[in-house]
Amino acid sequence: MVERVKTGIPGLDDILNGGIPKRNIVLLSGGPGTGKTILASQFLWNGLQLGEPGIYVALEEHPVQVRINMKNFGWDVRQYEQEGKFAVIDAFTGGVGEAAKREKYVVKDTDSVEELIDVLRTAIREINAQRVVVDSVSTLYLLKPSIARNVVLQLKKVLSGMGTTSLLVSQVSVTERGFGGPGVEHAADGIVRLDLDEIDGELVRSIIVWKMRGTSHSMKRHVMEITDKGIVVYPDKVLKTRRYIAMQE
Ligand SMILES: Nc1ncnc2c1ncn2[C@@H]1O[C@H](COP(=O)(O)OP(=O)(O)OP(=O)(O)O)[C@@H](O)[C@H]1O
Repeated sequence: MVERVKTGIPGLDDILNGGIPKRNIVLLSGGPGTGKTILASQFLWNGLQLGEPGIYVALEEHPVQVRINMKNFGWDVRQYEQEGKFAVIDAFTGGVGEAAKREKYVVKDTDSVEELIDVLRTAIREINAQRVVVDSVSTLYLLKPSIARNVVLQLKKVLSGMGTTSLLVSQVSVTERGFGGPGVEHAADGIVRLDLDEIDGELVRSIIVWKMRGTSHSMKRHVMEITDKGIVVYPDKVLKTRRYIAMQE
């Protein structure tokens, strides 16, 4: 039997036939504003509610802002941080600034994947992390696409090797059909894509599980919403998007 990690996100575990197979490295890809950060944060928060410690690797945003963003959805991680069950790794500030000095886990050279992996390894060990989010993995190779696959494979070795189940946030442009580049897409164990489509003058959110090693899953594009309490996926609502047809016209 496959051991699974429950995302706890309403509807998502249903379309994953029970959850993400343990130790999978999942690419969470999508265009701007599609809900990647919110979904990833919710995954970590729900883990904490199940007693599974988690780590948020902040590459795009100040750690202070990461905590505020989570709190806006009612996910106050402060207590868990004090108890050593949750950590934010600051891979954003380079340790510069007053607030950064208070951070426990800091990557000083934000261009160094080696240092990031070292800090990550220490943090996983110290808090016994079961879930990890890297937001975003694209930041690590934005200027050097040729190293993308290698970066993801290095992360995979550590994350999966140490027993964590992880979401790697991958940024793609609005019109891009892919998920973050061929090297990355094949290296990942799973790909979940979030989309926003304008249909009849309205933006509609959807989610599709493109691949998930170790399990069968829904092959449909499901409607998704963001509410004040986070993301809700509707297993019974399928979006028949015309996006790709429109792109070819
Ligand atoms: N309380 C809320 N209720 C409904 N929708 C919200 C709420 N808060 C944020 N949103 C929506 O979520 C979007 C931001 O989601 P998120 O930050 O997860 O996107 P992202 O995919 O990480 O984007 P980017 O790659 O640009 O950082 C906003 O643009 C807004 O549409």
